[in-house]
Amino acid sequence: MGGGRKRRRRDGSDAPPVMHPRNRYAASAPDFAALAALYPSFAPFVAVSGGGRASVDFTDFAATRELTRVLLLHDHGVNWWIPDGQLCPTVPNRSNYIHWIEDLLSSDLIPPISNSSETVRGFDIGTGANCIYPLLGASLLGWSFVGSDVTDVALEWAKRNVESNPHLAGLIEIRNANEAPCSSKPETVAEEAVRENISEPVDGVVRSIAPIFVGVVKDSESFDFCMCNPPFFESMEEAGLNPKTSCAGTAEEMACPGGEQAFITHIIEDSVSFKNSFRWFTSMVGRKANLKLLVSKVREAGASVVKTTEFVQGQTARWGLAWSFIAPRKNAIRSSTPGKVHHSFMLQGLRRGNGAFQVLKSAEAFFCASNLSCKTDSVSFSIDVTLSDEQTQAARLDGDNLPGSVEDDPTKLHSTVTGASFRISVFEQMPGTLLIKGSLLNKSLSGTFTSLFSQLEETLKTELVSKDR
Ligand SMILES: C[S@@+](CC[C@H](N)C(=O)[O-])C[C@H]1O[C@@H](n2cnc3c(N)ncnc32)[C@H](O)[C@@H]1O
Repeated sequence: MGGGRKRRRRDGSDAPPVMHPRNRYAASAPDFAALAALYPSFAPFVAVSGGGRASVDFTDFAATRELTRVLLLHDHGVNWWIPDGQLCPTVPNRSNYIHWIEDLLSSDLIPPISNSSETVRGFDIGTGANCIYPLLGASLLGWSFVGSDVTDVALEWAKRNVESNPHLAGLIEIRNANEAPCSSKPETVAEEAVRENISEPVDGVVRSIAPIFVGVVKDSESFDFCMCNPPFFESMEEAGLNPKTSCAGTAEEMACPGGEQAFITHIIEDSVSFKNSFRWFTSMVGRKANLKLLVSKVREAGASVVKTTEFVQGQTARWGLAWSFIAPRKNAIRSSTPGKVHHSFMLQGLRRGNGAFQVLKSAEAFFCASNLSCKTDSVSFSIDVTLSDEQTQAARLDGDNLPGSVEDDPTKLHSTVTGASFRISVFEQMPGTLLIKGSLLNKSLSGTFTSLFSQLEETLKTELVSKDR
Protein backbone atom coordinates (compact mmCIF):
# COMPACT_ATOMS: atom_id res chain seq x y z
CA MET A 1 0.00 0.00 0.00
CA GLY A 2 1.06 3.57 -0.43
CA GLY A 3 1.41 6.56 -2.74
CA GLY A 4 0.56 4.89 -6.08
CA ARG A 5 3.70 2.74 -5.94
CA LYS A 6 3.61 -0.31 -8.22
CA ARG A 7 4.72 -3.64 -6.78
CA ARG A 8 7.97 -4.77 -8.37
CA ARG A 9 8.84 -8.38 -9.02
CA ARG A 10 12.22 -9.69 -7.92
CA ASP A 11 13.39 -9.48 -11.53
CA GLY A 12 12.55 -5.78 -11.55
CA SER A 13 9.58 -5.97 -13.95
CA ASP A 14 6.23 -4.48 -12.99
CA ALA A 15 3.78 -7.00 -11.60
CA PRO A 16 0.23 -6.97 -13.00
CA PRO A 17 -2.55 -5.41 -10.86
CA VAL A 18 -2.78 -7.30 -7.60
CA MET A 19 -5.86 -5.96 -5.83
CA HIS A 20 -9.28 -7.45 -6.25
CA PRO A 21 -10.90 -5.50 -9.12
CA ARG A 22 -13.75 -4.31 -6.86
CA ASN A 23 -11.33 -3.15 -4.15
CA ARG A 24 -11.78 0.62 -4.05
CA TYR A 25 -7.98 1.01 -3.93
CA ALA A 26 -7.39 -1.21 -7.00
CA ALA A 27 -7.33 1.67 -9.46
CA SER A 28 -5.51 4.16 -7.29
CA ALA A 29 -3.79 3.87 -3.94
CA PRO A 30 -4.83 6.19 -1.10
CA ASP A 31 -3.78 9.79 -1.72
CA PHE A 32 -1.79 10.58 1.44
CA ALA A 33 -1.38 14.27 0.63
CA ALA A 34 -5.11 14.78 0.09
CA LEU A 35 -5.93 12.88 3.29
CA ALA A 36 -3.37 14.93 5.24
CA ALA A 37 -5.01 18.13 4.00
CA LEU A 38 -8.42 16.92 5.15
CA TYR A 39 -7.39 15.34 8.47
CA PRO A 40 -4.93 17.48 10.48
CA SER A 41 -4.25 14.57 12.88
CA PHE A 42 -2.85 12.58 9.96
CA ALA A 43 -0.70 15.37 8.53
CA PRO A 44 2.27 14.93 10.91
CA PHE A 45 2.69 11.35 9.64
CA VAL A 46 2.97 12.29 5.97
CA ALA A 47 6.34 13.21 4.48
CA VAL A 48 6.54 14.88 1.09
CA SER A 49 9.71 14.34 -0.96
CA GLY A 50 11.42 16.98 -3.08
CA GLY A 51 9.65 15.49 -6.10
CA GLY A 52 6.30 16.04 -4.37
CA ARG A 53 5.67 12.38 -3.55
CA ALA A 54 3.79 11.89 -0.27
CA SER A 55 4.68 8.87 1.88
CA VAL A 56 3.97 7.34 5.26
CA ASP A 57 6.51 5.56 7.47
CA PHE A 58 5.03 2.08 7.80
CA THR A 59 7.54 1.18 10.53
CA ASP A 60 5.78 3.71 12.78
CA PHE A 61 2.79 2.14 14.57
CA ALA A 62 1.19 5.52 15.27
CA ALA A 63 1.40 6.41 11.57
CA THR A 64 -0.13 3.16 10.31
CA ARG A 65 -2.90 3.35 12.92
CA GLU A 66 -3.73 6.92 11.95
CA LEU A 67 -3.75 5.97 8.26
CA THR A 68 -6.16 3.09 8.96
CA ARG A 69 -8.33 5.41 11.05
CA VAL A 70 -8.61 8.06 8.33
CA LEU A 71 -9.17 5.54 5.53
CA LEU A 72 -11.97 3.86 7.48
CA LEU A 73 -13.52 7.23 8.26
CA HIS A 74 -13.04 8.91 4.90
CA ASP A 75 -13.77 6.02 2.55
CA HIS A 76 -16.11 3.87 4.65
CA GLY A 77 -17.75 6.22 7.14
CA VAL A 78 -16.46 4.06 10.02
CA ASN A 79 -15.24 5.40 13.39
CA TRP A 80 -12.38 3.27 14.62
CA TRP A 81 -9.50 3.01 17.07
CA ILE A 82 -7.22 0.42 18.73
CA PRO A 83 -4.96 0.69 21.75
CA ASP A 84 -1.17 0.77 21.35
CA GLY A 85 0.42 -2.55 20.40
CA GLN A 86 -2.69 -4.23 18.97
CA LEU A 87 -2.59 -5.64 15.44
CA CYS A 88 -3.20 -2.75 13.04
CA PRO A 89 -4.97 -3.82 9.84
CA THR A 90 -4.32 -2.26 6.45
CA VAL A 91 -7.65 -1.40 4.87
CA PRO A 92 -6.84 -2.14 1.19
CA ASN A 93 -5.43 -5.59 2.05
CA ARG A 94 -8.26 -6.61 4.35
CA SER A 95 -10.79 -5.52 1.68
CA ASN A 96 -9.42 -8.12 -0.76
CA TYR A 97 -10.56 -11.00 1.49
CA ILE A 98 -14.05 -9.46 1.81
CA HIS A 99 -14.38 -9.17 -1.97
CA TRP A 100 -13.21 -12.76 -2.49
CA ILE A 101 -15.95 -13.94 -0.13
CA GLU A 102 -18.39 -11.80 -2.09
CA ASP A 103 -17.28 -13.72 -5.22
CA LEU A 104 -17.75 -17.09 -3.47
CA LEU A 105 -21.23 -16.14 -2.31
CA SER A 106 -22.33 -14.95 -5.72
CA SER A 107 -20.93 -17.96 -7.58
CA ASP A 108 -23.61 -20.56 -8.18
CA LEU A 109 -21.22 -23.41 -7.38
CA ILE A 110 -23.27 -24.39 -4.36
CA PRO A 111 -26.88 -23.51 -3.55
CA PRO A 112 -27.76 -21.02 -0.79
CA ILE A 113 -28.47 -22.42 2.66
CA SER A 114 -32.13 -23.24 3.00
CA ASN A 115 -33.09 -20.85 5.81
CA SER A 116 -30.88 -17.99 4.65
CA SER A 117 -32.30 -14.50 5.09
CA GLU A 118 -31.92 -11.51 2.78
CA THR A 119 -28.96 -10.24 4.79
CA VAL A 120 -25.72 -12.13 4.30
CA ARG A 121 -24.50 -13.51 7.67
CA GLY A 122 -20.81 -14.01 8.37
CA PHE A 123 -18.80 -15.33 11.30
CA ASP A 124 -15.37 -13.76 11.87
CA ILE A 125 -13.16 -16.13 13.88
CA GLY A 126 -10.73 -14.01 15.92
CA THR A 127 -12.10 -10.58 15.09
CA GLY A 128 -9.41 -8.84 17.16
CA ALA A 129 -9.56 -5.46 18.87
CA ASN A 130 -9.68 -3.96 15.39
CA CYS A 131 -12.88 -5.85 14.39
CA ILE A 132 -11.85 -5.03 10.84
CA TYR A 133 -13.71 -7.67 8.85
CA PRO A 134 -17.15 -7.07 10.40
CA LEU A 135 -16.70 -3.30 10.05
CA LEU A 136 -15.67 -3.59 6.41
CA GLY A 137 -18.24 -6.25 5.49
CA ALA A 138 -21.07 -4.30 7.15
CA SER A 139 -20.09 -0.89 5.74
CA LEU A 140 -19.19 -2.04 2.22
CA LEU A 141 -21.86 -4.67 1.67
CA GLY A 142 -24.43 -4.48 4.46
CA TRP A 143 -23.50 -7.94 5.76
CA SER A 144 -24.22 -8.91 9.35
CA PHE A 145 -21.57 -10.58 11.49
CA VAL A 146 -20.80 -12.47 14.63
CA GLY A 147 -17.19 -11.76 15.57
CA SER A 148 -15.54 -14.05 18.12
CA ASP A 149 -12.39 -13.64 20.15
CA VAL A 150 -10.79 -14.86 23.34
CA THR A 151 -8.81 -11.99 24.86
CA ASP A 152 -10.27 -9.32 27.11
CA VAL A 153 -8.67 -6.50 25.17
CA ALA A 154 -9.93 -7.80 21.80
CA LEU A 155 -13.46 -8.31 23.13
CA GLU A 156 -13.56 -4.91 24.83
CA TRP A 157 -12.20 -2.96 21.85
CA ALA A 158 -14.15 -4.87 19.23
CA LYS A 159 -17.32 -3.94 21.16
CA ARG A 160 -16.18 -0.31 21.45
CA ASN A 161 -15.52 -0.17 17.72
CA VAL A 162 -18.99 -1.52 17.03
CA GLU A 163 -20.65 0.89 19.47
CA SER A 164 -18.81 3.85 17.92
CA ASN A 165 -20.73 3.14 14.72
CA PRO A 166 -24.45 3.23 15.57
CA HIS A 167 -25.34 2.81 11.88
CA LEU A 168 -23.60 -0.61 11.87
CA ALA A 169 -24.12 -1.69 15.47
CA GLY A 170 -27.28 -3.64 14.68
CA LEU A 171 -25.33 -5.74 12.20
CA ILE A 172 -22.41 -6.84 14.42
CA GLU A 173 -22.39 -9.01 17.54
CA ILE A 174 -19.20 -9.82 19.44
CA ARG A 175 -18.92 -13.17 21.27
CA ASN A 176 -16.40 -14.55 23.73
CA ALA A 177 -15.20 -17.93 22.44
CA ASN A 178 -13.78 -18.73 25.89
CA GLU A 179 -17.20 -18.57 27.47
CA ALA A 180 -18.76 -20.86 24.90
CA PRO A 181 -22.01 -21.11 26.85
CA CYS A 182 -24.77 -22.00 24.51
CA SER A 183 -24.36 -25.26 22.63
CA SER A 184 -25.93 -28.59 23.13
CA LYS A 185 -23.80 -30.02 20.34
CA PRO A 186 -21.82 -33.00 21.61
CA GLU A 187 -18.31 -32.12 22.68
CA THR A 188 -15.51 -34.52 21.89
CA VAL A 189 -13.02 -35.50 24.58
CA ALA A 190 -10.42 -33.42 22.76
CA GLU A 191 -12.67 -30.38 22.72
CA GLU A 192 -13.34 -30.79 26.42
CA ALA A 193 -9.62 -31.05 27.09
CA VAL A 194 -8.96 -27.94 25.04
CA ARG A 195 -11.65 -26.03 26.91
CA GLU A 196 -10.14 -26.97 30.27
CA ASN A 197 -6.64 -26.13 29.19
CA ILE A 198 -6.97 -22.61 27.87
CA SER A 199 -6.32 -20.91 31.16
CA GLU A 200 -3.19 -18.83 31.41
CA PRO A 201 -0.92 -17.87 28.51
CA VAL A 202 2.80 -18.62 28.72
CA ASP A 203 4.90 -15.65 27.56
CA GLY A 204 1.72 -14.17 26.17
CA VAL A 205 1.08 -17.14 23.87
CA VAL A 206 -1.99 -19.22 24.76
CA ARG A 207 -1.20 -22.84 25.63
CA SER A 208 -3.88 -24.36 23.46
CA ILE A 209 -6.50 -23.24 21.02
CA ALA A 210 -9.86 -22.28 22.51
CA PRO A 211 -13.09 -23.53 20.90
CA ILE A 212 -13.74 -22.20 17.43
CA PHE A 213 -17.43 -22.99 16.90
CA VAL A 214 -18.39 -25.33 19.75
CA GLY A 215 -20.49 -23.34 22.17
CA VAL A 216 -19.97 -20.14 20.17
CA VAL A 217 -22.29 -20.94 17.28
CA LYS A 218 -25.81 -21.48 18.58
CA ASP A 219 -27.66 -24.64 17.65
CA SER A 220 -30.30 -22.90 15.57
CA GLU A 221 -27.91 -20.57 13.77
CA SER A 222 -26.72 -20.66 10.20
CA PHE A 223 -24.18 -18.50 8.42
CA ASP A 224 -23.38 -17.85 4.79
CA PHE A 225 -19.67 -17.98 5.56
CA CYS A 226 -16.98 -17.89 8.19
CA MET A 227 -13.68 -16.11 7.77
CA CYS A 228 -10.47 -16.00 9.75
CA ASN A 229 -7.13 -14.24 9.84
CA PRO A 230 -5.48 -16.78 12.15
CA PRO A 231 -2.47 -16.32 14.41
CA PHE A 232 0.17 -17.32 11.85
CA PHE A 233 3.12 -18.12 14.10
CA GLU A 234 4.11 -20.57 16.82
CA SER A 235 5.97 -17.97 18.88
CA MET A 236 6.77 -14.29 18.91
CA GLU A 237 10.36 -15.13 17.94
CA GLU A 238 9.02 -16.79 14.80
CA ALA A 239 6.75 -13.81 14.16
CA GLY A 240 9.83 -11.62 14.37
CA LEU A 241 9.41 -8.01 13.54
CA ASN A 242 9.05 -7.08 9.93
CA PRO A 243 11.40 -4.11 9.67
CA LYS A 244 9.39 -2.69 6.76
CA THR A 245 6.06 -2.42 8.56
CA SER A 246 4.75 -1.91 12.05
CA CYS A 247 1.36 -3.51 12.10
CA ALA A 248 2.42 -4.66 15.60
CA GLY A 249 0.25 -7.33 17.16
CA THR A 250 0.33 -8.91 20.60
CA ALA A 251 1.42 -12.50 21.28
CA GLU A 252 -2.22 -13.62 21.46
CA GLU A 253 -2.90 -12.11 18.05
CA MET A 254 0.20 -13.31 16.29
CA ALA A 255 0.96 -16.74 17.77
CA CYS A 256 -0.67 -19.94 18.99
CA PRO A 257 0.60 -23.46 19.68
CA GLY A 258 1.29 -25.09 16.32
CA GLY A 259 0.87 -21.78 14.47
CA GLU A 260 -1.61 -21.29 11.65
CA GLN A 261 -1.47 -24.91 10.61
CA ALA A 262 -2.82 -26.06 13.98
CA PHE A 263 -5.34 -23.22 14.14
CA ILE A 264 -6.79 -23.83 10.68
CA THR A 265 -6.71 -27.60 11.23
CA HIS A 266 -8.87 -26.92 14.28
CA ILE A 267 -11.30 -24.96 12.08
CA ILE A 268 -11.34 -27.81 9.52
CA GLU A 269 -12.03 -30.41 12.22
CA ASP A 270 -14.79 -28.27 13.74
CA SER A 271 -16.25 -27.59 10.30
CA VAL A 272 -17.19 -31.28 9.98
CA SER A 273 -19.50 -31.01 13.01
CA PHE A 274 -20.84 -27.65 11.80
CA LYS A 275 -21.15 -28.56 8.12
CA ASN A 276 -24.85 -27.71 8.12
CA SER A 277 -24.41 -24.37 9.88
CA PHE A 278 -22.21 -22.71 7.25
CA ARG A 279 -22.44 -22.43 3.48
CA TRP A 280 -18.74 -21.62 3.08
CA PHE A 281 -15.87 -22.08 5.52
CA THR A 282 -12.89 -19.86 4.72
CA SER A 283 -9.54 -18.91 6.19
CA MET A 284 -6.56 -16.83 5.28
CA VAL A 285 -3.33 -18.86 5.09
CA GLY A 286 0.07 -17.25 5.59
CA ARG A 287 2.36 -19.86 4.08
CA LYS A 288 2.06 -21.59 0.76
CA ALA A 289 3.48 -24.86 2.13
CA ASN A 290 0.68 -24.86 4.72
CA LEU A 291 -1.94 -24.17 2.04
CA LYS A 292 -1.16 -27.43 0.24
CA LEU A 293 -1.32 -29.40 3.44
CA LEU A 294 -4.55 -27.75 4.52
CA VAL A 295 -6.16 -28.38 1.12
CA SER A 296 -5.44 -32.10 1.66
CA LYS A 297 -6.93 -31.94 5.15
CA VAL A 298 -10.07 -30.26 3.83
CA ARG A 299 -10.42 -32.99 1.24
CA GLU A 300 -9.83 -35.71 3.82
CA ALA A 301 -12.55 -34.10 5.94
CA GLY A 302 -14.95 -34.78 3.06
CA ALA A 303 -15.57 -31.27 1.69
CA SER A 304 -17.48 -31.32 -1.56
CA VAL A 305 -15.95 -28.10 -2.89
CA VAL A 306 -12.50 -26.59 -2.23
CA LYS A 307 -11.34 -23.23 -3.58
CA THR A 308 -8.10 -21.33 -3.11
CA THR A 309 -6.87 -17.89 -4.09
CA GLU A 310 -3.81 -15.73 -3.66
CA PHE A 311 -3.93 -12.30 -2.05
CA VAL A 312 -0.99 -10.02 -2.56
CA GLN A 313 -0.49 -7.75 0.41
CA GLY A 314 2.23 -5.23 -0.38
CA GLN A 315 5.39 -7.29 -0.60
CA THR A 316 3.80 -10.30 1.09
CA ALA A 317 1.64 -13.01 -0.42
CA ARG A 318 -1.17 -14.62 1.54
CA TRP A 319 -3.64 -17.25 0.43
CA GLY A 320 -7.34 -17.80 0.83
CA LEU A 321 -8.76 -21.27 1.44
CA ALA A 322 -12.50 -21.97 1.15
CA TRP A 323 -14.45 -25.19 1.44
CA SER A 324 -18.01 -26.40 1.73
CA PHE A 325 -19.83 -29.62 2.50
CA ILE A 326 -22.87 -28.61 0.50
CA ALA A 327 -23.34 -30.71 -2.61
CA PRO A 328 -22.52 -28.66 -5.70
CA ARG A 329 -25.50 -27.60 -7.76
CA LYS A 330 -26.60 -30.11 -10.36
CA ASN A 331 -25.57 -27.79 -13.16
CA ALA A 332 -22.17 -27.49 -11.48
CA ILE A 333 -21.88 -31.29 -11.30
CA ARG A 334 -23.09 -32.07 -14.76
CA SER A 335 -23.01 -30.25 -18.01
CA SER A 336 -26.43 -29.14 -19.21
CA THR A 337 -25.24 -29.68 -22.77
CA PRO A 338 -24.88 -33.28 -23.91
CA GLY A 339 -21.65 -34.68 -22.52
CA LYS A 340 -18.70 -35.65 -24.65
CA VAL A 341 -16.52 -38.73 -24.35
CA HIS A 342 -13.17 -36.91 -24.78
CA HIS A 343 -12.02 -33.67 -23.17
CA SER A 344 -8.71 -31.88 -22.82
CA PHE A 345 -7.18 -28.66 -21.51
CA MET A 346 -3.72 -27.14 -21.23
CA LEU A 347 -2.01 -26.10 -18.01
CA GLN A 348 0.42 -23.29 -18.79
CA GLY A 349 2.47 -21.15 -16.43
CA LEU A 350 2.65 -23.72 -13.64
CA ARG A 351 4.09 -22.34 -10.43
CA ARG A 352 7.66 -23.40 -9.74
CA GLY A 353 7.85 -26.94 -8.37
CA ASN A 354 4.59 -28.03 -10.04
CA GLY A 355 5.29 -30.60 -12.77
CA ALA A 356 3.43 -33.55 -14.25
CA PHE A 357 3.78 -35.60 -11.06
CA GLN A 358 2.29 -32.86 -8.86
CA VAL A 359 -0.58 -32.42 -11.35
CA LEU A 360 -1.24 -36.17 -11.25
CA LYS A 361 -1.28 -36.12 -7.43
CA SER A 362 -3.56 -33.06 -7.32
CA ALA A 363 -5.94 -34.66 -9.82
CA GLU A 364 -5.98 -37.84 -7.74
CA ALA A 365 -6.72 -35.82 -4.58
CA PHE A 366 -9.53 -34.01 -6.41
CA PHE A 367 -11.28 -37.26 -7.39
CA CYS A 368 -10.67 -38.90 -4.01
CA ALA A 369 -12.28 -35.86 -2.35
CA SER A 370 -15.37 -36.57 -4.44
CA ASN A 371 -15.35 -40.13 -3.07
CA LEU A 372 -14.48 -41.59 -6.45
CA SER A 373 -12.21 -44.58 -6.66
CA CYS A 374 -8.82 -43.84 -8.29
CA LYS A 375 -6.14 -46.12 -9.72
CA THR A 376 -3.06 -44.04 -10.42
CA ASP A 377 -0.27 -45.18 -12.72
CA SER A 378 2.73 -42.91 -12.22
CA VAL A 379 4.64 -44.57 -15.09
CA SER A 380 2.09 -43.71 -17.76
CA PHE A 381 0.98 -40.58 -15.81
CA SER A 382 -2.66 -41.59 -15.85
CA ILE A 383 -5.49 -42.15 -13.40
CA ASP A 384 -8.45 -44.46 -13.94
CA VAL A 385 -11.42 -43.05 -12.06
CA THR A 386 -14.44 -45.23 -11.32
CA LEU A 387 -17.84 -44.33 -9.96
CA SER A 388 -19.31 -46.87 -7.60
CA ASP A 389 -22.44 -48.70 -8.73
CA GLU A 390 -24.45 -46.53 -6.34
CA GLN A 391 -22.93 -43.31 -7.71
CA THR A 392 -23.59 -44.46 -11.26
CA GLN A 393 -27.16 -45.36 -10.39
CA ALA A 394 -27.70 -42.00 -8.65
CA ALA A 395 -26.34 -40.06 -11.64
CA ARG A 396 -28.62 -42.00 -13.97
CA LEU A 397 -31.61 -41.29 -11.77
CA ASP A 398 -30.59 -37.62 -12.02
CA GLY A 399 -31.10 -37.88 -15.75
CA ASP A 400 -27.61 -38.62 -17.04
CA ASN A 401 -28.87 -41.25 -19.50
CA LEU A 402 -26.58 -40.87 -22.41
CA PRO A 403 -25.72 -42.59 -25.65
CA GLY A 404 -24.29 -45.95 -24.86
CA SER A 405 -25.93 -46.18 -21.45
CA VAL A 406 -28.34 -48.97 -20.66
CA GLU A 407 -31.40 -46.97 -21.79
CA ASP A 408 -30.17 -47.09 -25.39
CA ASP A 409 -29.47 -50.75 -25.41
CA PRO A 410 -32.64 -52.82 -24.98
CA THR A 411 -30.60 -55.93 -24.31
CA LYS A 412 -29.14 -54.25 -21.21
CA LEU A 413 -32.37 -52.70 -20.02
CA HIS A 414 -32.76 -55.01 -17.07
CA SER A 415 -29.09 -55.60 -16.45
CA THR A 416 -27.28 -54.45 -13.33
CA VAL A 417 -25.79 -50.98 -13.71
CA THR A 418 -22.05 -51.11 -13.18
CA GLY A 419 -19.76 -48.21 -12.32
CA ALA A 420 -18.89 -45.73 -15.06
CA SER A 421 -15.19 -45.01 -15.45
CA PHE A 422 -12.88 -42.62 -17.23
CA ARG A 423 -9.14 -42.12 -17.68
CA ILE A 424 -7.22 -38.89 -17.01
CA SER A 425 -3.78 -38.61 -18.63
CA VAL A 426 -1.11 -35.98 -18.13
CA PHE A 427 1.31 -35.19 -20.99
CA GLU A 428 4.24 -32.80 -20.90
CA GLN A 429 4.05 -30.67 -24.07
CA MET A 430 7.09 -28.54 -23.22
CA PRO A 431 8.66 -27.44 -19.93
CA GLY A 432 5.99 -25.61 -17.93
CA THR A 433 3.12 -26.66 -20.21
CA LEU A 434 1.06 -29.79 -19.65
CA LEU A 435 -1.83 -31.27 -21.59
CA ILE A 436 -4.53 -32.99 -19.54
CA LYS A 437 -6.75 -35.41 -21.42
CA GLY A 438 -9.84 -37.21 -20.22
CA SER A 439 -11.57 -40.13 -21.95
CA LEU A 440 -14.73 -41.89 -20.95
CA LEU A 441 -13.96 -45.62 -20.89
CA ASN A 442 -17.36 -47.21 -21.01
CA LYS A 443 -19.45 -44.50 -22.65
CA SER A 444 -21.90 -44.05 -19.84
CA LEU A 445 -22.60 -40.90 -17.83
CA SER A 446 -20.93 -38.53 -20.23
CA GLY A 447 -22.73 -35.56 -18.60
CA THR A 448 -21.21 -36.41 -15.21
CA PHE A 449 -17.81 -36.97 -16.80
CA THR A 450 -17.98 -33.63 -18.66
CA SER A 451 -18.85 -31.76 -15.51
CA LEU A 452 -16.22 -33.46 -13.32
CA PHE A 453 -13.60 -32.76 -15.95
CA SER A 454 -14.43 -29.05 -16.06
CA GLN A 455 -14.29 -28.90 -12.23
CA LEU A 456 -10.91 -30.63 -12.38
CA GLU A 457 -9.70 -28.00 -14.85
CA GLU A 458 -10.80 -25.15 -12.58
CA THR A 459 -9.28 -26.77 -9.48
CA LEU A 460 -5.89 -27.49 -11.08
CA LYS A 461 -5.70 -23.99 -12.56
CA THR A 462 -6.53 -22.41 -9.20
CA GLU A 463 -4.12 -24.57 -7.24
CA LEU A 464 -1.15 -24.89 -9.56
CA VAL A 465 -1.05 -22.09 -12.11
CA SER A 466 0.62 -18.81 -11.24
CA LYS A 467 -1.82 -15.92 -10.78
CA ASP A 468 0.67 -13.61 -12.53
CA ARG A 469 -0.52 -14.93 -15.88
C1 LIG B 1 -4.20 -12.45 13.69
S1 LIG B 1 -5.42 -11.90 14.83
C2 LIG B 1 -6.65 -11.32 13.68
C3 LIG B 1 -7.34 -10.06 14.13
C4 LIG B 1 -8.21 -9.43 13.02
N1 LIG B 1 -9.22 -10.34 12.55
C5 LIG B 1 -7.35 -8.97 11.86
O1 LIG B 1 -7.48 -9.52 10.76
O2 LIG B 1 -6.54 -8.06 12.03
C6 LIG B 1 -6.07 -13.43 15.44
C7 LIG B 1 -7.11 -13.26 16.53
O3 LIG B 1 -7.63 -14.55 16.86
C8 LIG B 1 -7.95 -14.53 18.24
N2 LIG B 1 -8.15 -15.94 18.66
C9 LIG B 1 -7.24 -16.86 19.03
N3 LIG B 1 -7.85 -18.03 19.31
C10 LIG B 1 -9.18 -17.85 19.08
C11 LIG B 1 -10.34 -18.69 19.17
N4 LIG B 1 -10.26 -19.96 19.53
N5 LIG B 1 -11.54 -18.16 18.85
C12 LIG B 1 -11.64 -16.88 18.48
N6 LIG B 1 -10.58 -16.04 18.38
C13 LIG B 1 -9.37 -16.53 18.68
C14 LIG B 1 -6.79 -13.78 18.84
O4 LIG B 1 -7.07 -13.30 20.14
C15 LIG B 1 -6.60 -12.67 17.82
O5 LIG B 1 -7.36 -11.54 18.16
